[in-house]
Amino acid sequence: MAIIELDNVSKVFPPAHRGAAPVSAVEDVTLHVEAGEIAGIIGYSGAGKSTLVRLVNALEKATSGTVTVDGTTVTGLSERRLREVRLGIGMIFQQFNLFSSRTVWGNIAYPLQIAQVPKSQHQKRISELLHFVGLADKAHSYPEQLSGGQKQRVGIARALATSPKVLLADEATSALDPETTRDVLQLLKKVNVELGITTVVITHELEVVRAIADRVVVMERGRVVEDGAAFDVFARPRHPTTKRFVGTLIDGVPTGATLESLRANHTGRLVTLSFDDESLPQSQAFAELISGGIEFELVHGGMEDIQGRSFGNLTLALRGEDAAIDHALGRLRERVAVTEAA
Ligand SMILES: Nc1ncnc2c1ncn2[C@@H]1O[C@H](COP(=O)(O)OP(=O)(O)OP(=O)(O)O)[C@@H](O)[C@H]1O
Repeated sequence: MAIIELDNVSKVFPPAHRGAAPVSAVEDVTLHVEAGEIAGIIGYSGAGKSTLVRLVNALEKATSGTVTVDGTTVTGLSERRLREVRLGIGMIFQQFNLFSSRTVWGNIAYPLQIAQVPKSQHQKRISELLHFVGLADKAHSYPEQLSGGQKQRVGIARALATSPKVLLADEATSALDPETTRDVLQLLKKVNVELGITTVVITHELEVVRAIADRVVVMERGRVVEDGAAFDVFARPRHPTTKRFVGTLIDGVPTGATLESLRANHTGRLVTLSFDDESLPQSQAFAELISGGIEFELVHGGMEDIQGRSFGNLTLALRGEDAAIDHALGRLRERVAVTEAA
């Protein structure tokens, strides 16, 4: 069941000044996020990702199309009703957006005050949240006394205070170092798995998506250009933009300077075998080469694991009789994708 539904949603911002063109930030996007999933929305700067999440929590009004969250169509709702809907949506930000004049406790109490949760319930709820995010000893610290990772943990606790069904994370780890990023992503995974909260992660870093997303949505110039299960998008990217993103993390079939350097450093025919969990296992592919009397050396590539499923591109330099190599490649082609460098 979809908990967030965008149907043919567009957002056009008026021209910044006279004579300027209107900005089409989101264009005809249809996207349904299933309850319980972590959807990663990735795109380069200006692709429309932030506008898209702002349409979900109705901080922006769609120019056309409909946005429905947990069964309530937010497009066209009064501000009073929108405030209620927003209580069911938690949000975390790149710059954390904590109140510097409030302690950690005070920051987490804020949404409870807004939601008019009786003060008698604050103590229990805030303690629970602080334990959940691993900051039980920081209740009385001020944001300036915390590291970036700790600040984001407070941001997450605050976003969870009113028990939302949906959590929106807009570049939530972009200001953090790689190790802290991993910790915060693990916490987001825990939020999803233990609390069952549907999570939408907006990022320009594929690493973030790879770490936690079940589903990957690629945006470019306001449009969704690719949308699929994380494994499929990583193992078989279709759109050029997706290929560019995936290529930054995962070795594909070598081209350009990489290919030139492989040629300069290795003799033999350069062949890339693309494995996934439905193809011939590597061991059998290598056995095929060995039984054909072909010598081989792994010169480029590697295997990846996405959600427990394995895939990757291995480039080999093959040496032996051409006829024997052709014969072996012919047999391999039946069960694994084979690309020979021209
Ligand atoms: N309030 C606004 N008024 C006018 N134009 C806007 C406004 N907000 C965003 N835009 C424009 O809409 C387009 C999409 O911006 P958006 O911030 O959604 O992209 P993004 O993918 O989140 O990029 P970034 O990561 O750089 O924020 C950009 O061209 C941006 O300049």
